[in-house]
Amino acid sequence: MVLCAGRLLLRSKAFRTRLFQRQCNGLVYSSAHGFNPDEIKEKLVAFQGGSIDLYKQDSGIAVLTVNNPSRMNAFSGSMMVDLEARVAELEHWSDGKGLILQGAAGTFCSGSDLNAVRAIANSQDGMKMCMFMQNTLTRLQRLPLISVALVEGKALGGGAELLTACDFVLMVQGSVVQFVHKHMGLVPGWGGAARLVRVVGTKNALKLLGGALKVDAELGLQIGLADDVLEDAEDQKTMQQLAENWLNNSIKGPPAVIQAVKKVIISGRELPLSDALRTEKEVFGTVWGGPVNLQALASKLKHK
Ligand SMILES: CC[C@H](C(=O)O)C(=O)SCCNC(=O)CCNC(=O)[C@H](O)C(C)(C)COP(=O)(O)OP(=O)(O)OC[C@H]1O[C@@H](n2cnc3c(N)ncnc32)[C@H](O)[C@@H]1OP(=O)(O)O
Repeated sequence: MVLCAGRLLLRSKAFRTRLFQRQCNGLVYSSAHGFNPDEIKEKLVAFQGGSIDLYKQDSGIAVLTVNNPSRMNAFSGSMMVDLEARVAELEHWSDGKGLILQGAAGTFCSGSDLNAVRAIANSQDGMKMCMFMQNTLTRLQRLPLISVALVEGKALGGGAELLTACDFVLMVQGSVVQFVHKHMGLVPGWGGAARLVRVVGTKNALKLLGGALKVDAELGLQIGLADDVLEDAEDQKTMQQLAENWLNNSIKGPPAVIQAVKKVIISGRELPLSDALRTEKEVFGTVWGGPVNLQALASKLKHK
């Protein structure tokens, strides 16, 4: 009887919808896991410095900048809290299609601010910070926007983890990605290991973490960590424009369609096949017979 009720629950549409929402928009950790975000946020905001800047453009591409140049864009506690707020804002951006994640002043991000890290170097606070950042980076990865990390200069520690939460990675000539965790007596905690394995495979991930290898643009391309290499243009505006041009190949079209594309890809990656197929059907239902679809049907298209 209990088994039967369980099966019914699994099959119910409401359950599947909740599952999809939890897996695609929801949090990895909630009160069900004994996690109270407000508690760690209160500690994190005590470590001030830098900012996470969000600039939403009419083109439908937003630019998110990790901005703490005097510390090579290290993440202060307040920046961790800022990042969550910016991601929440992007979750509700109905006109959005793409996202560029970059660091200020020609370098990507040097990980956690070591001053903040030293102050919370106990296991309990470390785990709470880790849960908070995993939640935020999972939400970043699941945004219905196609995202690209523009890596200039150095991406170290948490900075290397950060770029794995983007759909694509563009490495600028001369840039280096390094999971330095081993040298700190650590492993990644912001979800960087779990995501890295899915991007470069188990063996490459073991080499990168076990050897704390310095990944330059060439090696990045070879192992699939980087999707393309950009020449260094020496000024941030031009680099950003190059990244926008690159991203434009994947985001031409109306936001509703591009967001639908990202949603079916997320569900395909994250859900078991049957759930992914059902989700694909649900998302398909949001675009089928919609204005863009009807316009295309009326226009006698030729896909030459
Ligand atoms: C391990 C995982 C963990 C997590 O997941 O939470 C982390 O991410 S811990 C942080 C891991 N990152 C580091 O250990 C980076 C350490 N820094 C460096 O290796 C270098 O500073 C480098 C390579 C980023 C830049 O070297 P460069 O010679 O070009 O510049 P400076 O060393 O003079 O750096 C300028 C200025 O920035 C400060 N800085 C750099 N990184 C951090 C950081 N992560 N936290 C705090 N401050 C940082 C550095 O101390 C200099 O400050 P100054 O006051 O001028 O001495």
